[in-house]
Amino acid sequence: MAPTLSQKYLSTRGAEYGLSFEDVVLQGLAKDGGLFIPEEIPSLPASWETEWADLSFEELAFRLQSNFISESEIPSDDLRDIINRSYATFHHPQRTPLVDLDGKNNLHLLELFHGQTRAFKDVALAYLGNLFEYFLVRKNEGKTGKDRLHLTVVGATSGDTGSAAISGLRGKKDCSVFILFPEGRTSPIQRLQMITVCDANVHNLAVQGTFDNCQDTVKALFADPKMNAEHHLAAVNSINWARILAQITYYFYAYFQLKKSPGYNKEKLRIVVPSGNFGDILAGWFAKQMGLPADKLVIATNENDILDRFFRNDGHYTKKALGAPADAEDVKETHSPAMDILVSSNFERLLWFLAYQTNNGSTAEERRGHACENVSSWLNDLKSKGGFQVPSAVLEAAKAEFESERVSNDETISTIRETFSSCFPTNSGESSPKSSKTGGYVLDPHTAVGIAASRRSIQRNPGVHHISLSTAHPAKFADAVDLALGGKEGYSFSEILPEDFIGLEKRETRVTDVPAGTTWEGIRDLVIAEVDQELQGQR
Ligand SMILES: Cc1ncc(COP(=O)(O)O)c(C=O)c1O
Ligand SMILES: N[C@@H](CCOP(=O)(O)O)C(=O)O
Repeated sequence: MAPTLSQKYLSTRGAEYGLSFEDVVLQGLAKDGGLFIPEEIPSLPASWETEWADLSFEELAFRLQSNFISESEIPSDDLRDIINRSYATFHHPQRTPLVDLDGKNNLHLLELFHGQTRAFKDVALAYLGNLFEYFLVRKNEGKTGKDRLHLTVVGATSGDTGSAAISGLRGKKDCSVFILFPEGRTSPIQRLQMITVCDANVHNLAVQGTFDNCQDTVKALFADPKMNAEHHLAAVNSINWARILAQITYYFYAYFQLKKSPGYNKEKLRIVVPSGNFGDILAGWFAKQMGLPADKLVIATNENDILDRFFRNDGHYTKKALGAPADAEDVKETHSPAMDILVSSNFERLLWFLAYQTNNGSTAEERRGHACENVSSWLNDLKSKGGFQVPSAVLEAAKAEFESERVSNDETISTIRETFSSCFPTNSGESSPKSSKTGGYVLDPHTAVGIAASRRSIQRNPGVHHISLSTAHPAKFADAVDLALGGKEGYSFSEILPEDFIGLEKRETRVTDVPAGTTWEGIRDLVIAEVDQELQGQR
């Protein structure tokens, strides 16, 4: 009997349809260059607010994911086991605790940095590593040698995805992982977190260029049918649907924590998300579509502000700011380097749904077809002309759900400073980055972008609860934090340094320097050569 699928998945550009969860997790990117999306966004059982209120993070993840993964694809006990193992290594019993930052129940910080590599990426990548392993074990049962499926996982990172993916996949059987990072554009600790992992299946490639160059190379590799067929590429970036799915959990978990907090007043809720590739906030949008009662999602960008410009420029999505000189620098280096991204991959998924919701068409299938056509033509224009304009209905639909804020480099630093001097949360745990002398809270620069945006939003909406996502531990970004807090009464960097970061610089490292000017084909050949070498070492 054919398995019943609780969800079918399709490509945003229309060439692939009817795929299972396993298909889309293993394939990563659609063959037409589109991103996989579920055909339907499930709504939750009517009693979810009461029935789920006291669930553990893991059980909540299970309930949510069961709407997207059928029992016939992953039996419940197995899915629970995958989820439980993924979060067992977290450094906080609540996994993603909510901290009352301003003591007034107005500004809450959702600490997402208690995973293995101290960034929000661990929530999804610890899980994705275990999912890959689960599918591989099942597919390879009873097979030997060349009959076994071997995945070549390729990912691009501006610093955090890389180490979280490596942590999730190191030492896993039948799977090699290649991480492309822009040399000199990650923080020193982020770089060390990646290159000090010397497991045979981990390959770090230091690229001369930007994160976008790395992301383009990854997409080019996926677009190469021969490479795909022979080396079975898989994705760890948020182009992989499982990344988005896993992140939905903490939006609901945060809401339940907020409801239990002393000053909760049923006023509206806004969620503020420091954004780059748009994966994290897209998970929030899915949560909202499923029924999370959030009033608005606020996109917080740094000076790489393509998303903010989309809202300010009436639905123009352009790589360069309007009126910028042709030779204007593409991506700016900021104090929040993990968000130094020119083009936000996941925006494509949102645009698809907005086009689908606003398109005319007598049947869902017809509207789906139109949405795929729209998205394909917009993304073609982005490639060939550097941008595109969406119709006003799509823009209005986006504005109904989102607001955006752009935060400058200076404001990022001043926000870290002000927060340290004025925020002394009392409900934060042992592992929160605080001064033992003053109790002042230390923000990482990405989180600071979110807090600066939250403060503006609070001014416009006083009394509305704000949950601001804290996406990384400040110790990952020593330079920015020291710049903001160096010399401040009660501040000591060593005090906030997690134990696992101590002595990283003394460890053995392994990294391949990719010479400047290497094309994506050059990187492809390098990947093939390193996989061959790795597999020979196993024989
Ligand atoms: C610390 C940190 N904050 C925020 C972001 C932005 O998240 P997203 O790319 O999902 O928008 C990233 C990178 O993705 C990050 O590493
Ligand atoms: N900020 C990211 C960039 C990659 O984004 P992803 O969420 O699509 O993996 C990073 O730290 O690498």
